[in-house]
Amino acid sequence: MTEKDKMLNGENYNSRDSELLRMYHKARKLLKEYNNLDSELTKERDRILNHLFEFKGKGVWIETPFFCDYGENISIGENTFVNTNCMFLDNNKISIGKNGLIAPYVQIYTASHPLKASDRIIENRNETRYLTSTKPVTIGDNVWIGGNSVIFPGITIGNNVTIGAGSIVTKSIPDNVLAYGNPCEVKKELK
Ligand SMILES: CC(=O)SCCNC(=O)CCNC(=O)[C@H](O)C(C)(C)COP(=O)(O)OP(=O)(O)OC[C@H]1O[C@@H](n2cnc3c(N)ncnc32)[C@H](O)[C@@H]1OP(=O)(O)O
Repeated sequence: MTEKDKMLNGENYNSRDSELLRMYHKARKLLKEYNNLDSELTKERDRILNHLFEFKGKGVWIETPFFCDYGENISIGENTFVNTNCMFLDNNKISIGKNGLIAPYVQIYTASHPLKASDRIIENRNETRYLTSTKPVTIGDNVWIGGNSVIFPGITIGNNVTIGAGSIVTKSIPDNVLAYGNPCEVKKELK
């Protein structure tokens, strides 16, 4: 099993593996190009995002600067808008549905590390490295995520959800609700 397979399977893996580093550098090049493009160059922006992401629906707009680890684990449904300075750490799949609104500085994390330093840090004669494991993040259709929110590994957010600004989403959120806070909790149903 490759380190990439382990990464996508949620097992501990070495993020400095050569295949993963190649993916990382490819994404860095595409992001550098994307983040420096003039906003009216829409065809060029689409070309880069189609190359970067696993899937991008029609009408997706990603403000710059945008940051991600690999890009190839990200799917974004049609008409979803991602505002400036978002960070999607796609060490596992990040799937966002259609008609989403993602406010500035939203961070979506799929990666985590062992809690105990002695489990986290692997030292040998040649190098010191860290163990990482991942879980996917799934966000439904018609979801608005307020600015500065952080979505944790393994979270599912349902359809037609609003997440208030500054939320730390540590547990999954069902369909049709308003939720906010640290930790993020359901405040009311939106029927
Ligand atoms: C795609 C884009 O770029 S969007 C642009 C970026 N904009 C944003 O990120 C704004 C996000 N909006 C919010 O967070 C809003 O507060 C919402 C949508 C969650 C709620 O709005 P409203 O329903 O109008 O809530 P309202 O202002 O009446 O507040 C109700 C209560 O919840 C509290 N509250 C509201 N939002 C939050 C929040 N994000 N975190 C903590 N508490 C909150 C209020 O302080 C208030 O408390 P009180 O009853 O003790 O006085």
